Amino acid sequence: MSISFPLEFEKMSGTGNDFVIIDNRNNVVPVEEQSEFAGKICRRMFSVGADGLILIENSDKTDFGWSFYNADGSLADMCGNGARCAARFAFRHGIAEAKMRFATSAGIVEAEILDDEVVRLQMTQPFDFRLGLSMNLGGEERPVAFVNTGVPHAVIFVEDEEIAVKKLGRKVRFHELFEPKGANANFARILDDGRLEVRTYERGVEDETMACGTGAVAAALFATMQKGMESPVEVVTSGGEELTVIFDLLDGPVAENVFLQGPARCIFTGKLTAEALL
Ligand SMILES: N[C@@H](CCC[C@H](N)C(=O)O)C(=O)O
Repeated sequence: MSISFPLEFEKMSGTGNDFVIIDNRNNVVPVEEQSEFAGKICRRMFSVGADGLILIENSDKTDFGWSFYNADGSLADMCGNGARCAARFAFRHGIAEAKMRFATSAGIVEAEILDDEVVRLQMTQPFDFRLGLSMNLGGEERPVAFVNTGVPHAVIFVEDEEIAVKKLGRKVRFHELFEPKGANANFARILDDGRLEVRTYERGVEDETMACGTGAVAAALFATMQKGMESPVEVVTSGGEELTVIFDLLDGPVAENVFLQGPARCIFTGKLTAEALL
């Protein structure tokens, strides 16, 4: 690898979805090395460890651009929690003002730093709504809904508190219905206090993560369309933190003005050594 060390980075957490963030506007991690670098740096116990790598890039039309890599080194078009972390990083480092626009592979997103660590993100328009799907999960035929909220998401409503997210999630994530790209698998449960619990098995991490922003949005949309909930939907993540999803739902189905709001925290800053990539 041609990367020079030590290399400055930050570790951020968006409601428990954690990321390594690097300012790459000077091309410190060249594009041809990014995927392998992501896979190595995100490896828990052996390196920094994270659900994903975010590289902040230059952009002609917006405040900045980014490249987002999952922990396995695959590129993803969008990441709701990662985008909130990127916005806070950009604000703290003077790359953007409190209200900003940045370019992702899913389209341009807008973000606003509210107070302190809370970031509100305007998502790209959800598309490819698929209702009326079903699949056999654990011997039971269950209804499944699908939507792309920047990345593909399947949503399954459950009533049981204990659900084998890893086992069932894998089945959904690789199900033939979602070939060739697969889908993130979300298990959603309406709680007695009116909030929506969402647990997500993520593509590219290949495990349950502590939160998934685009998954929270997908589940909140279907909770409104199919389960009588209303915007704003308060989502409780696997890690126990809260995300708020705000949107206008129109017939079609079409969702407009979709916002994801919640904390994005800088956990630590550091310098990578070459040994972080072994
Ligand atoms: N955790 C993210 C989603 C990241 C991308 C996903 N793993 C995929 O490849 O589809 C979020 O907060 O939205």
